[in-house]
Amino acid sequence: MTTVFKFGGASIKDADAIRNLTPLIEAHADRPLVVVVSAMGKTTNALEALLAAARDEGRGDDYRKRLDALGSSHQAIADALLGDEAQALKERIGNLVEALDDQHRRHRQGPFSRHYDQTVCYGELLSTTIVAEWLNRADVATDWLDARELVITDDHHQDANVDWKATSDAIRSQAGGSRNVLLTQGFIGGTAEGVSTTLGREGSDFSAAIFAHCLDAGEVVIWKDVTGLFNADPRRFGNAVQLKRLSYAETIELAWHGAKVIHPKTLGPLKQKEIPLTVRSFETPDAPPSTITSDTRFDTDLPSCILRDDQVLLEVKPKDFSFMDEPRQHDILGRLVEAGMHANLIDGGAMQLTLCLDNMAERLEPLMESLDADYTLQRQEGLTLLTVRHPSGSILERLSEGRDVLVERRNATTAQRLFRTVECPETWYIPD
Ligand SMILES: Nc1ncnc2c1ncn2[C@@H]1O[C@H](COP(=O)(O)OP(=O)(O)O)[C@@H](O)[C@H]1O
Ligand SMILES: N[C@@H](CC(=O)OP(=O)(O)O)C(=O)O
Repeated sequence: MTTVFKFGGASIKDADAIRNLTPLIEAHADRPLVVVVSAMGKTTNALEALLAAARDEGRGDDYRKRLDALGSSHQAIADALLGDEAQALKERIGNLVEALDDQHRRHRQGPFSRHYDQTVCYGELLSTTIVAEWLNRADVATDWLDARELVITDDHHQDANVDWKATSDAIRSQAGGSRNVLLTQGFIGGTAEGVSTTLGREGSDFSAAIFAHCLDAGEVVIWKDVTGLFNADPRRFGNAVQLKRLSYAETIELAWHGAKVIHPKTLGPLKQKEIPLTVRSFETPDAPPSTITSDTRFDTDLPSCILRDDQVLLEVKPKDFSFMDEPRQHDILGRLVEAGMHANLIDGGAMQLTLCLDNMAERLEPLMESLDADYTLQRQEGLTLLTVRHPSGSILERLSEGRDVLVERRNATTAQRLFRTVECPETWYIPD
């Protein structure tokens, strides 16, 4: 049975990191193995900044500097990995950077989302070119596959929808049979016409699930810089506890509310085929991981805490003092969907609808403009959304004590408070 590995940006951030993942792959190289890889480190952020510069005619120098920096940082990794034998790989990196430049020339006047996908996909194309070359030099026979020909999607750029039938056919025909490790890109796909698409930021986990689903894999392993899934981000909460066994359903709740460790879309395709998901550390691979299956017996009532920063609160009111009835809610949420935005919290009253949104300027501004024509809007920025799953006692109150709380929502299993970020501490502690 096939195993699917996923390595994110942190696990391939430099030459040492790439060297370190070789034994992890080697240990599984005797059986069918698909390895899904993201862009190196923060390359996708760098590509987004490059895109902004490319679309601004006045920033030609800045664009050129960023493009050169992208090429040289990847070539430096090739040098560090292959030394005197890096020339051919460096040429391929140079060709990819030239192709990226060409894509910018072709798309900079066109629609933003399409331009985004034609260019940001180069982060994964670059990283997988380097990692595949390194593995082959390290005697791990590896085939490089272009995910844009395998993960077939519609043309809903930046958040493309998978055509499961076409994807399954493509993956099964290209991935079956080879005894080599199959290495491909996360996050990216392509339309049936061959136009590049992306699956949404941090979507490489989802890519791993797509490959696993289509190949009826036996297991997906997501290699992270943490030993597994915790009941809060262990980098922010001093007393976070690892959850060793968890159900798909509970994991979806945590991911959907913003636990960054797993993309929420990952769980559905795995649940459908009952494929277990393991989250392991690439730094300490022998540490006990977290395993996610259908089994709900191990889901605990231990409170889990999730923080979402950089939130915007949007209060939408009818201009004519009328009710915020269902047709109006339908209209507002429809515009939200059109803008490609997701509400992290929705609350309402007789004459208002309150939305808590991620502060994504390129989507938020068009949404505001559209709503402003028909509604009265109030907007507040610089907010943090705290979500607590299984809130026991007064945990929500204690975590947000002394803060200026703007909205609160609660149901049987989940409680949320939105408050001003300025008052947030460096390290949080989950109260007993
Ligand atoms: N509940 C959680 N459990 C574990 N890690 C979490 C959790 N919430 C947030 N994180 C953060 O997720 C990070 C790993 O995810 P991410 O950086 O997206 O990995 P990658 O880019 O390698 O896919 C960890 O470094 C950790 O800070
Ligand atoms: N490189 C893409 C996709 C991704 O999932 O990355 P990572 O696995 O490093 O979170 C992004 O940064 O959004």
